Amino acid sequence: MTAIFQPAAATNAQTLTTTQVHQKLQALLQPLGAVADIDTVTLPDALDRVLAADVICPVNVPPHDNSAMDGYAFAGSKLKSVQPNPRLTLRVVGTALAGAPWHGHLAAGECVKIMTGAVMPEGLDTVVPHEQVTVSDAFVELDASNVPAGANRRLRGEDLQQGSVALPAGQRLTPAALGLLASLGLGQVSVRRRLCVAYFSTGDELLNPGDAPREGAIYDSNRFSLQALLRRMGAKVLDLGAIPDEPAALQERLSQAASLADVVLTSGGISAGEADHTRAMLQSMGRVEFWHITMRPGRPLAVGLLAPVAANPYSESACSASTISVKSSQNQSNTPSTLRPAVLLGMPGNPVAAMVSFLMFVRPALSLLAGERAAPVPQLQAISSERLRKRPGRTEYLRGVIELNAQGQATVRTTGPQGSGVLSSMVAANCIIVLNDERGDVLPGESVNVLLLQGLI
Ligand SMILES: Nc1nc2c(c(=O)[nH]1)N[C@H]1C(S)=C(S)[C@@H](COP(=O)(O)OP(=O)(O)OC[C@H]3O[C@@H](n4cnc5c(N)ncnc54)[C@H](O)[C@@H]3O)O[C@H]1N2
Ligand code: MOO
Repeated sequence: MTAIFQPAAATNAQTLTTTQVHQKLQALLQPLGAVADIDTVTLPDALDRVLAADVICPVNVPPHDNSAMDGYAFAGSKLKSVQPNPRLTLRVVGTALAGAPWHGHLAAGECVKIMTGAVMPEGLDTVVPHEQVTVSDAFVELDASNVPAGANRRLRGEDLQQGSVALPAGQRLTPAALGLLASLGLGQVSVRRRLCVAYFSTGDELLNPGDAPREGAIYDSNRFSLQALLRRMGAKVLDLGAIPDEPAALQERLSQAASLADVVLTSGGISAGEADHTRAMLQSMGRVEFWHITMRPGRPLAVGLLAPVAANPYSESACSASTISVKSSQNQSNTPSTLRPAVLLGMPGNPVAAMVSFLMFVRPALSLLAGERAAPVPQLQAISSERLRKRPGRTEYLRGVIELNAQGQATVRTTGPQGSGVLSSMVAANCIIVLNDERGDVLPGESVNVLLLQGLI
């Protein structure tokens, strides 16, 4: 296609390493700060949202010392000191159930039958599971040497202590985090509003699902893979379809996108070309840079800030409603929301290149703008089970499958053809093999870095 996005000849693009790209993105986005509007949502609606403020524990979890096993509760610490014989016989004088505590008093040599989760009766600190006792009438016999004092007791506040920070601002709310909030008795939570991302594909050759095939045309896959990646990140996605390779169409769609969203994500049209008029047009809309990155796939990337459009509402409604309303914001970010430019991230058209660019650069960028405190995706090491050809001087990302061999070592193999348009080998992958700039060929048995894709794609 004609590279409608490209400002001028390819030589105008800066060549950057992946590290430089991360630094430049950070420098560009940090001053914008995260989206500031705050929503209060119920827990079911809070999945994948980003906490707006620290959550302080209103109660202890668990709220009381309780049993971790079904069995018999006794005063293990006291009994041990008076009972040198490890064989103990205890009289059962009551039953404590989860939700129905036992409130009696015990004499020496007595115990209480107790169920998992039941409050530990006063003065008792140890539980012997019922599998470890012999029951006869109202007595149980056990070997106390198998049951250290304090065994099978869960302490009040051992998970969460009243007054402490349960979850910090910036935490992305995962299913486990939602469970933790629920364990504190919280029914709703303050989260930052979702990042609103407008997406469109570019290319004369693109067909929509259901369109009749025609010569030279292909179905637009990026629109679906990239939008799904955006949704995986908890973003509100505004689908602006696909545009043909015409600067006027690009200008019109970019303006529309910038007036609706925090971020404009595009695919295609950024590799090479000589369209100076496009450069002038883009410069009039804001500041856009074109980068050649020493990586494969994902070499070209366009990044910029599109001048703020007065009508930009930066609101949830922009991404969901058919009518767009301007929402006033409690602005806490570095830049007033009405003046915030929209961030433009132009992905390469090749489907795997677009996904890899997304994972490496768009993901952390969106994370920052969403106000998330996110650790970088960790890289593990695995033994390559095959020879990998690698040209020093660029970072290569290969689609791989990591698995454990018979010796329990992590090994990795590629998933097949690695062309940047081959989506089937992306689907088959459970990891990305990362071969850094300086690395040359990899021999079988050598260690390589891998990045697990679980939960990312
Ligand atoms: N002379 C040069 N040619 C190319 C260069 C270069 O530096 N010099 N870079 C190559 C690399 S690397 C990539 S990646 C691509 C990126 O090019 P563009 O971002 O301009 O993308 P297009 O040319 O529009 O498309 C590339 C390829 O991907 C297909 N495509 C585009 N959009 C979609 C979509 N939404 N769904 C599915 N497939 C899509 C398109 O048909 C092309 O086959 O440029 C190389 N060329
Ligand atoms: O680097 Mo392009 O990004 O593969 O095909």
